[in-house]
Amino acid sequence: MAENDRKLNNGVEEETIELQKLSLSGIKIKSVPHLSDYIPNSQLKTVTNPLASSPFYHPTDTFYISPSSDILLKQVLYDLSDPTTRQKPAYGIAYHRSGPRKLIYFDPGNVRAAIVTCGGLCPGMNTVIRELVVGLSDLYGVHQIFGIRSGYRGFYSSDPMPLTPEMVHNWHKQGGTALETSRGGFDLVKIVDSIESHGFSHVYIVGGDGTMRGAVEIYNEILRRKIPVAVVGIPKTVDNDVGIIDKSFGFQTAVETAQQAINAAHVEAESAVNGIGLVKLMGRSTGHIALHATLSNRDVDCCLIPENEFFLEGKGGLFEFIEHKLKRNGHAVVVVAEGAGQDLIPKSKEEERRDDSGNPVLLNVGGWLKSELHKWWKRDHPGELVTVKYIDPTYMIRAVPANATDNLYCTLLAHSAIHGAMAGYTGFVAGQVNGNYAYIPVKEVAEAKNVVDTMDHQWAWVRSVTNQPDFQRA
Ligand SMILES: Nc1ncnc2c1ncn2[C@@H]1O[C@H](COP(=O)(O)OP(=O)(O)O)[C@@H](O)[C@H]1O
Ligand SMILES: O=P(O)(O)OC[C@H]1O[C@](O)(COP(=O)(O)O)[C@@H](O)[C@@H]1O
Ligand SMILES: [Mg+2]
Repeated sequence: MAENDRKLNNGVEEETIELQKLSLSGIKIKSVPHLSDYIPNSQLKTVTNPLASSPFYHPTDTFYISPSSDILLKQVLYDLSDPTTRQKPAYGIAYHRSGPRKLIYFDPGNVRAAIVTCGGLCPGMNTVIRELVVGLSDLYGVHQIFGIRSGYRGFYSSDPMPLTPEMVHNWHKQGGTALETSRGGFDLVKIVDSIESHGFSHVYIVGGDGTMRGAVEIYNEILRRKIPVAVVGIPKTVDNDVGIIDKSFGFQTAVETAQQAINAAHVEAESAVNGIGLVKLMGRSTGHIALHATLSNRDVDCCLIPENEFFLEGKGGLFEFIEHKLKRNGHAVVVVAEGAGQDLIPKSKEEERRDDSGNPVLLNVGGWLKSELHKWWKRDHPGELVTVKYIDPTYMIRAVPANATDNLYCTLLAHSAIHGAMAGYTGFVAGQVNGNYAYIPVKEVAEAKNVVDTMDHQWAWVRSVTNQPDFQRA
């Protein structure tokens, strides 16, 4: 009996060691830049993390995060010898785990921190600002904190706004960004000149994919000038189109807020003869909001996203499907992401507009679809009633305060960002990876796009919930 136990124990131990060997051999750790990479040691002073003497924390050795602690991007165990394994390149990638380090590379009394928000709104931007200010002040005793007004242009077009914990106390309860935001206005030299002349040592940049591309340039220029400034990105995107991270803050709030529009569309559709409820949701080039709102609602009959082209007429098209739904249920609810169907909408050259950041200004797929649905029904079912109620809650889903979950998420992101900057990391993004918090090189985040994988089970799930066609022409 004892012999068997030992064998069993030994067996488990051996297996564990094998697994460790397996995973370690294939793991690629993506390091983030550090000030010590380009500033001579003689000019960098390390000090003990002030959390060590904070009356609110009781740091033990395990409280601090070791610089060699990493987070796997994908936690999936697979058997390499199984030919059916769909091995993706992302498996085996790891990022530094975020959190307080024992030694920090800034004397908190000398830190001057700048915070800027760029791009479109997203629920939680004010929470991030609030938590950066309160976190810098309460955790590290940093008191020189400034807000940059109106996005990147604010670095050179207005004076920094001093921020205090008292001032930002209630900001997490408000939607939008109290610092204001804008598109365009990215002037690298002017921005970095301003960072240098104001003596900022931390620059916290809250924004989406465009903003992160700007942050890469700022980091590169700071590196070229060899100035000791930590450049930190906090990804913001209501569309959830930024890659690597699990999801963007504010995304869940947006999905939740979208339910009101879908529910209203459903009620309107149900209460009419041949009622069609049509809701347009944000998503310039990705359909995450539409997809998640559909999956969580269950009254949606069809979800149209930019990643899955659709067509209107003929076998397997949208009209055929809607007709079938109207015949069966008497009503239908359609959710369309704003970036869907752009190639189907007739447009003139002048309509191919771009915003100040260079993003394409989209045509109104909701308005177009409403009119096409009407025309089709009148043509194919003359004399029969139809009602199309179109709801466009676009700005309502992003101009709201973050919900409780997103507020907490924003707090953890802001604290991660602060710990990373204090530890001397730079050119990084604080983000959630696989449920943990990690530091990711900003260059990678700026390049990675998160699109809906229509070959994955999630899109199959949408199709099984709605029974909508795959819109592949026979
Ligand atoms: N490739 C780029 N290089 C430098 N700055 C950029 C780049 N793309 C966008 N920006 C700047 O980033 C800011 C926000 O970009 P935008 O695309 O509007 O929003 P988001 O960051 O939310 O995607 C703008 O000030 C814009 O000028
Ligand atoms: O009307 P605006 O403010 O330019 O923004 C519209 C766009 O902003 C978004 O909400 C998100 O854009 P960002 O890339 O700025 O996060 C898109 O869904 C939408 O197309
Ligand atoms: Mg963007």
